[in-house]
Amino acid sequence: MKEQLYQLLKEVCERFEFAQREEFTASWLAEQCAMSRNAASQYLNEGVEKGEIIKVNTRPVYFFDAAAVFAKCDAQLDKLVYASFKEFNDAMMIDFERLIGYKDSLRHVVEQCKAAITYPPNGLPILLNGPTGTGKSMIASLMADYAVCVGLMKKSDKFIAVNCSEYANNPELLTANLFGYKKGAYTGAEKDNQGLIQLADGGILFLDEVHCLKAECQEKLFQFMDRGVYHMVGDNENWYHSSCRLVFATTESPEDVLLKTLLRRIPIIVKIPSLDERPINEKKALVYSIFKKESTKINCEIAISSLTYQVLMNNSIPGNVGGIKNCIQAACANAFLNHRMNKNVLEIHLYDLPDTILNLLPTINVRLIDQKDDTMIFISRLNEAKPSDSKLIDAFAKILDEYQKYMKNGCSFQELISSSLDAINKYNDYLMFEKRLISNPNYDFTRKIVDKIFSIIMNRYSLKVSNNDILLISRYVYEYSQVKDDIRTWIKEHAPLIASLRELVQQKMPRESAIADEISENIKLNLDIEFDEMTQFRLVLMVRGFADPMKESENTVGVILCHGYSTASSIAEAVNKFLGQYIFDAIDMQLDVSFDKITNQLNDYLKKKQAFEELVLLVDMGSLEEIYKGIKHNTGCNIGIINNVNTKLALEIGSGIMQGKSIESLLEKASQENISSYNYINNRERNKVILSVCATGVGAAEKISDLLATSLPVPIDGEIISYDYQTLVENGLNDRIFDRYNVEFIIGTMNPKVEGIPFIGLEELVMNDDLNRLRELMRNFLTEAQVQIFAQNIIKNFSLDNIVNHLTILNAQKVLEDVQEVVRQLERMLQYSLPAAEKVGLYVHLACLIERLITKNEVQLLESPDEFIANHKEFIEIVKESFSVVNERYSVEIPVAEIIYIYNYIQNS
Ligand SMILES: Nc1ncnc2c1ncn2[C@@H]1O[C@H](COP(=O)(O)OP(=O)(O)OP(=O)(O)O)[C@@H](O)[C@H]1O
Repeated sequence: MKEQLYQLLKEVCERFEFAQREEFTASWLAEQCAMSRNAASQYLNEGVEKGEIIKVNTRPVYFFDAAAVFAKCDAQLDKLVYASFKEFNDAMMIDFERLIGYKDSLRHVVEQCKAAITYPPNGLPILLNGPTGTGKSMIASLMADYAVCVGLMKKSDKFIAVNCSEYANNPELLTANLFGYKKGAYTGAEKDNQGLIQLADGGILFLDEVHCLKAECQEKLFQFMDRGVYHMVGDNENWYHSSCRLVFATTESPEDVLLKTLLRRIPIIVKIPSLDERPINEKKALVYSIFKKESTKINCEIAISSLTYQVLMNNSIPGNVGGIKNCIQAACANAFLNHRMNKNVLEIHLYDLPDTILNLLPTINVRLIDQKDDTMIFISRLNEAKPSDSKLIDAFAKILDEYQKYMKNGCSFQELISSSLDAINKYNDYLMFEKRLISNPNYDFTRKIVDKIFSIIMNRYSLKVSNNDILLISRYVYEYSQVKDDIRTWIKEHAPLIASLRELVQQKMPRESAIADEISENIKLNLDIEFDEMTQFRLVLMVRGFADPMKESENTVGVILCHGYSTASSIAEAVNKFLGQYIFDAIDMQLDVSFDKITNQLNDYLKKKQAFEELVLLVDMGSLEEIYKGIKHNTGCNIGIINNVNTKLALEIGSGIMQGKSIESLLEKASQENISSYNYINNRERNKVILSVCATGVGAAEKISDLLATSLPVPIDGEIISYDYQTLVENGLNDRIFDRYNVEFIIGTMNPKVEGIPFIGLEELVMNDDLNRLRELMRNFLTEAQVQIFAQNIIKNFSLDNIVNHLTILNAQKVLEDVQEVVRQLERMLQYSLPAAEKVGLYVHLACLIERLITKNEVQLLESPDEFIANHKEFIEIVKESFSVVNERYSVEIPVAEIIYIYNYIQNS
């Protein structure tokens, strides 16, 4: 009786969705099995206790067969009794939640998939790209579940997966299967046959291993992607329509294996990380989940030897998630077949692993193996919370130890600083080299904000911070946000000691402490992370590193040269102190010194310097011409000399140097305002460069540089340099970059308007609508044919997400959503659908536009807009209405000049 009841429950579970249906109640089941409701209820509850049946404790109570639930929704539930259906549904994880890592390493992947599937009216084509076994097929099928869940697809709409590699030798068959064929289309085609594109109408067609798709088939696919219609094989007259969404996948690098024409039509390309690139906790969760499923399948506990577990965790198992899953399933099957069961626990040992893995062992250097300690671990233990990261606490503890030593006069302040730096550097090494880099939008966002904060603050104090530093700090901030609670507890325990260390540091390094405070205030403001006092100390040490004399890191050497035993030194000291930075060295000369001796002294000094590009010499008197001639170190470096130096003049020049101004223009201005004359000798050969800029920071500018560099078809005779936008705006042509290089043109998201230097906007480049202009700008680097390839490569390499993510200080995801909303509205109101590639161009343009409007940098009109306003009233209204979401959110209004731009863009598309 009991068995019959269980069997029936299993069958109904396999037949129906798990909803509130009477088939799942004790009364219905009892009636079918001709038993009393009480008995059925008792048996069902026994099943719950044995872990075989799930119970939803509502009125009436519902029961489900646990194995059927696991099989059907590929989920694993941590408990079997639920208070409500909502709780049960949440636990079943209906769509992307089933992906382990969906909140972490796959968070961005999931967001991209959701965006692609929801994009109206029929989603955007999307390409999933990642090594074998990383979950591409699973993600594609979850996209379908998600679409059903949010009401974009009906339950009856199909998800159809086609593996193109299976048709590698018969491309015609794939074409016929995809598009359908008419009777007689080829030998054997005995009747009309609908294609998979038709069958997937309203649903999703998933083309796996799409790189195996032959060119003929791709042609037909383009037609379909562009217009939503296609011809069946054997019928070139009638058009057929399908509104299926397209999802592609490939394990290969898309740029290398897919036709560019296909890539152009896929606006969203998603990179799926390999298992080795994901955080170790995710691997742990995956291993646990796979074992848990096996345990449910065989209905018994599983215990795994610690050695086997180490092998699984510490080695790179080929085939990523799929590979590790196969490996675990094979190990369970081996153990099961060999009846390795101990008190209803299936024991897995190293020798149960498949040979393919065991064969790898000697070559893959298994660490952590202690044969004697091969204890068995119950798999439920694998799910336990991880211990917090204590490495940072170790570093802080080391610093406090040193501080205690300092207090007891056991070491000097300098020694305290240097051992603190050692401890911090050790932690930095751990962060950068040992801890896996988790690339996810949270981290990317943190990095963007940190970049911005440091750009502003470092600019203000004229400190130099390298990209590596930014990367390190971003990692630190990100990791810190994960462990801050543990740190706080530790800090509390050591509060008095830490407070006195802070006092000491503030007293000894007031400037660095103030800058560090400013950094942490901004981090708090923008990232909502409050640093503790030890981290504050860490920042002070870091700022101290940035404050190294500029002359060492910069390419300009400043020297003050005066008669008198300390005239030069006094001026230099006063100016350096005043500017808060070491700008000038001083050479003091005896009053009656000969000219030769002066130049000898100067040359001796220059000999000791590292390579530099520019020398600024401030002298009290003497012939500029003769001093220049006396300098031996003059090959390849520009030399500026000005006389009649005094503190005011040195201060003017020093602060100009700090602001990155051109030395020649500085000297010219100073000579006009003082009774000085100057000489500037240009010895350096100036290389040609392209400058990339972005108002939101150098990080975004570097993304643009990367895009250009990777798109160049041949190496060019010149450099692409990422440069600070604000400095360019402030200095214009007087910026030092123009002394050092021949700047051919500037590319960026906003025009810094440097007189005489052409500018091209990023969106113009990506939209690629004016090849002539690009040709003109690149004329000194590329031939006409090469420019064409360059332009195509830019489109190919451009990733919307990547760039927009660096564009604005605003939340890029939000900006993208708003931009999509604007375009959606525009298309709806204009009753016009933009082609996919053009749409991407418009997205970038609008993202840049929002940034422009916020920073009040809108485009200027060359002609009066009156005629346009008179002739396009309706269009202007439509654009304004489409922009209402942007107007509200960012409190900006779209000006006519921008509307004209959008008009022309849509006209051209
Ligand atoms: N993040 C994940 N969470 C849970 N299971 C996963 C995850 N990623 C992959 N899997 C599981 O790993 C196995 C392999 O995944 P899948 O077949 O989707 O990979 P794939 O990238 O399509 O592989 P291939 O390129 O070889 O076709 C599947 O059983 C899938 O359910």
